[in-house]
Amino acid sequence: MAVALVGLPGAGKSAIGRRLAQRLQLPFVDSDHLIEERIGCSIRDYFEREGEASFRDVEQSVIAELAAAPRGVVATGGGCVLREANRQALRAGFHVLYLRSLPEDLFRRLRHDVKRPLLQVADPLGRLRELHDARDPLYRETAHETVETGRPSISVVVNIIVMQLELAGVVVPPDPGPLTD
Ligand SMILES: Nc1ncnc2c1ncn2[C@@H]1O[C@H](COP(=O)(O)OP(=O)(O)OP(=O)(O)O)[C@@H](O)[C@H]1O
Ligand SMILES: O=C(O)C1=C[C@@H](O)[C@@H](O)[C@H](O)C1
Ligand SMILES: [Mg+2]
Repeated sequence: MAVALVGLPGAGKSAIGRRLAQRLQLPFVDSDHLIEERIGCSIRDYFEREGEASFRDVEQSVIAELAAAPRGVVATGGGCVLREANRQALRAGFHVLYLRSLPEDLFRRLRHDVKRPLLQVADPLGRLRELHDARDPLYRETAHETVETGRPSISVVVNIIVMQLELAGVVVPPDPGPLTD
């Protein structure tokens, strides 16, 4: 069983993915971290030096490798759905969940963040609104299910995901053992 998380920056792919993997006792992989290992610097520095198109090429090769041997819980980069090849590879290899938060909730979370290159602009909330409008259909197209992550806490979201995965038959609940009463 392999689960991939897609969604906008700050939707919780990394934070929720790590907790979900612990809960399901599965390995956790963050594709942004794999990319940083490969490029040997931070994504922010790479964006500045090489540009976004070059970053997207590295991202596509990492997604292709992960989807060729799907396992565990994978947190993807927020922009990976921009390429059709990534959308298809993720959907074919993983049970994909769209972690959906509204731009206003993301802005509240990320307003002091300096690591996300696409948000280092004069009007980050406006930028998040643009990203939401452009990408919401792509996340929906890629994902098998959507989970709202704007308001509930991380632990509530993890509980909801585990329930959804059990209902969808993607994870099997633990054996309750012999009944005693
Ligand atoms: N449901 C939530 N409730 C409260 N805080 C959250 C929630 N989800 C994420 N956060 C917090 O918001 C911040 C951003 O989350 P996270 O890094 O997991 O986003 P991401 O989706 O991985 O973003 P990116 O695409 O940029 O990697 C973190 O500090 C995280 O702890
Ligand atoms: O939303 C995006 O396009 C990005 C999100 C991050 O996860 C990183 O993959 C990178 O900063 C680009
Ligand atoms: Mg992340």
